Amino acid sequence: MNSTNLMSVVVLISGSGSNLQAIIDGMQSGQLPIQISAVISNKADVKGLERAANASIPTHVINHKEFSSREAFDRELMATIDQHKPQLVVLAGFMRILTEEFTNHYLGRMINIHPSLLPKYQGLHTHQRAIDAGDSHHGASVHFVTAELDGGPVIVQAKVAIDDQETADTLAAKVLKFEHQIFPQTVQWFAEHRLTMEGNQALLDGKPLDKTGFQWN
Ligand SMILES: Nc1nc2c(c(=O)[nH]1)N[C@@H](CN(C=O)c1ccc(C(=O)N[C@@H](CCC(=O)O)C(=O)O)cc1)CN2
Ligand SMILES: NCC(=O)N[C@@H]1O[C@H](COP(=O)([O-])[O-])[C@@H](O)[C@H]1O
Repeated sequence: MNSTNLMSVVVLISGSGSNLQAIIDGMQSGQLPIQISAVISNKADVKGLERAANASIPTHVINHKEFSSREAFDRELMATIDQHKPQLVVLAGFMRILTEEFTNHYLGRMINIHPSLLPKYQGLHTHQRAIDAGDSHHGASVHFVTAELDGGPVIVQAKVAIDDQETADTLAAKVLKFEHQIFPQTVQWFAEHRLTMEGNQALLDGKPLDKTGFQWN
């Protein structure tokens, strides 16, 4: 915590940064007792970097293509993150699979937002996969990050109906609106010391959340 008792947060992005913006808005409104110490992107010239700059948040670009291995990229990323001494690392549309060394280093203090009702549809292209499967519902999950891709303990989920004429784009837009609610809420719970991870279990106020987490209606 810094002198004004705000939780230091570092946010990792790869693109638009609308989830980053939702967290920035919560910080600026006073709803979230946090200070975003840095935003780090693996891609240059993305809108998320503009959003950070507009909020006077320091930014870094660490291009994964400039490293000889995933491990080398992750080590540079860790060194940059740790300069800011965050209590929480937030993956907000960060599109790189992280090594076990990296995820272990931040275990219990790194969260990700994933556009599916985990454990369904880990990985990419989740909206189209849900439509192709004929699912009646889809949604988003916030989870602690572990070495298992999108397999960490789920904290909170939001569910949306899949309509008859749904496309991946329309479904993504519906889900994104709920992402912008459940992600800041998760950050707030963590900043208020209400959210913890024990073993492979997320706890809210000391009570274990079930495998689908807190259901956001
Ligand atoms: N070890 C972990 N790493 C990451 C996790 C995690 O839970 N454990 N969450 C992801 C976020 N994510 C989905 O929510 C995700 C991100 C990226 C990929 C992926 O396949 N990336 C490819 C490149 C894809 C691209 O550049 O478009 C890759 O890294 O080779 C899958 C899921 C963040 N990391
Ligand atoms: N596998 C990770 C993944 O697909 N994450 C998804 O990327 C989008 C980022 O949007 P944003 O940059 O506007 O926050 C969000 O929908 C998030 O769930």
